[in-house]
Amino acid sequence: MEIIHTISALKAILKPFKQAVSKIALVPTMGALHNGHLSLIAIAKANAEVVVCSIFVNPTQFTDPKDLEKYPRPLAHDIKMLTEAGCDFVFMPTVTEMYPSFPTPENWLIDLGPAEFVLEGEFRKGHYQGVTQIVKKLFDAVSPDVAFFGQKDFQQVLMIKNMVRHFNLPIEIVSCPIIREDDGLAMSSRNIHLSHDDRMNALVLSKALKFVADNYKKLKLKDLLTEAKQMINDTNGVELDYFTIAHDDTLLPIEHEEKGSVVALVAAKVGETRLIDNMLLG
Ligand SMILES: Nc1ncnc2c1ncn2[C@@H]1O[C@H](COP(=O)(O)OP(=O)(O)OP(=O)(O)O)[C@@H](O)[C@H]1O
Ligand SMILES: CC(C)(CO)[C@@H](O)C(=O)[O-]
Ligand code: BAL
Repeated sequence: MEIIHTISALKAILKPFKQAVSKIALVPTMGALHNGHLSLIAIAKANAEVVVCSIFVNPTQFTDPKDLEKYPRPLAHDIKMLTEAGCDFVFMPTVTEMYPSFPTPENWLIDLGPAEFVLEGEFRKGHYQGVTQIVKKLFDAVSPDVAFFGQKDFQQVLMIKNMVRHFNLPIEIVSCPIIREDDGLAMSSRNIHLSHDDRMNALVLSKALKFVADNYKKLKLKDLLTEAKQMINDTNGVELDYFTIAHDDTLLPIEHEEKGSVVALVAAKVGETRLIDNMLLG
């Protein structure tokens, strides 16, 4: 596996592959890799001849400076994992490589549709402008045919698809299943911050989602939501930001049980760590 730090080196290395292969895949990450990330690499390898993984902790998508400062950066471990997973190239730029005028902000404001401002967009204002800004830069650097993202960041996939539509980019966006620990907790780089008690308490998030998935067809919507929120509010050390059952495209809450695609989404602070999770229903 080759490690590349600059956009110009990346473009030069990938150039011969553009002619020689039919698909180049990109898996964008912020590092601190776990089996959720490795599942994206495996799916990318099964669907493309060349797989590029990027590791970049993007400052413009963080709304809490403490969250950015304490974001884990175990680079040697990440490189070992990607090598073992058979990734071809890892792109690890510096902040000034991606944002030459940093810390002076670059202009970036695109129309991502009304779903930008709900859920994560409400609790992390400007987050999806930062996410789409860096993903566009990564797309420009790699020119992939296809890019793989986790369903764990459900709203993020939607926002990236809207960004791709906005610029009419010839890039396929693939959403990949959520990988969970054996007890149901969604894998996340931020899980490393959970204390022993937090780790136990965090289980209520996937349990509440599973309760909703199991009972979606059986209980009234209002009762489902009340029960799921109650489960979370009754758990010590867990502070709920939102629990919603929403249309999978607009992310607006559904008003009654629907036949179409519906998703339950949750975000909560567990101890000092904010976690998100979701489950498709129906
Ligand atoms: N458990 C998981 N299953 C599948 N994909 C995942 C999982 N966790 C993260 N991903 C995906 O990996 C990609 C990179 O995510 P990222 O590096 O932010 O990791 P993360 O675990 O989501 O970290 P955090 O949520 O703590 O920032 C994203 O597309 C994300 O959705
Ligand atoms: C897509 C992404 C790599 C952009 O920084 C990040 O939001 C993430 O890891 O999900
Ligand atoms: N996986 C989403 C990136 C973030 O929380 O900023």
